Amino acid sequence: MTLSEPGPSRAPAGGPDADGFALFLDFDGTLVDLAPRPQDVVVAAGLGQTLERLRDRCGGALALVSGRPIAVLDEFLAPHVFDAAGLHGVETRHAGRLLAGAGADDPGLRDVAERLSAFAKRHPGLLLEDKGRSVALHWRLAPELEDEAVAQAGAAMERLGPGWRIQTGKSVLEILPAFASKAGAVRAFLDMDPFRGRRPVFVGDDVTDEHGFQAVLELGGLAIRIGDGPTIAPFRLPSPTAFRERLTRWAEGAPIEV
Ligand SMILES: O=P(O)(O)OC[C@H]1O[C@H](O[C@H]2O[C@H](CO)[C@@H](O)[C@H](O)[C@H]2O)[C@H](O)[C@@H](O)[C@@H]1O
Repeated sequence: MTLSEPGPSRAPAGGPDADGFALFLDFDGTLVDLAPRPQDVVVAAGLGQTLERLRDRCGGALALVSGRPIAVLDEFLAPHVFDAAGLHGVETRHAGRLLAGAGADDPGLRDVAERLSAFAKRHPGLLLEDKGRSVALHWRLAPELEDEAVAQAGAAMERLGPGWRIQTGKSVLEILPAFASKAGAVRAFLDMDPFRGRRPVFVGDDVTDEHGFQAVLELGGLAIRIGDGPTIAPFRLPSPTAFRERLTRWAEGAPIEV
């Protein structure tokens, strides 16, 4: 594996059969390449099958941990279904059961969503992604509007109060419940079988994934950053393509190592 500096060429592994590992995988920028708009993402042929095989190798301990709603992950990966945390940890689905995240259409967030949607419509290139319990304002197609978008979101936050926070990301900011984080999602899975007692591995590409890295590193796990950018992850792969190749090898029986 291509490594970031510093780091050994091979981290301690739990054995060639992947016993002992629990895998936590980000979606955008990690499993799939980034695209101009959220709806433009393309799932590589065979990715769902590869993830299923890898999940089997890990005794079922594989979860997606994403900023997307779980329902959207399901659409992209259909017919394959995985344990998942959505909306940066607002939602969790384990063994087919939604543990958190149902309902709760907050009137304050609805008001903010309407205002930011109207703002985005006045500025071609901005895009408001309304995810129900969070909203994301994207400027990938109009990078010159970043400052204005940030200012608008800041003003919106004043209407919402302390139960909410802003999560920044790649050409995007999101307003979501303050309690949610990928670290919390990882810890919640590790409290449940078959994740419990396993060594966690978190793979991600963005600022929100740093919370997941922190959680697994505190537990003696592995953190792998996809792409460039500052990170606390000791290991790095250059692209989602490189990671998908690695996933295929892991699924075929190669040791889970970095
Ligand atoms: O935690 P993730 O699974 O990585 O999700 C984070 C956000 O990803 C999506 O936005 C990003 O990907 C888009 C498609 O490639 C891209 O156009 C955008 O610029 C990126 O920020 C998604 O739209 C968000 O809802 C996720 O929170």
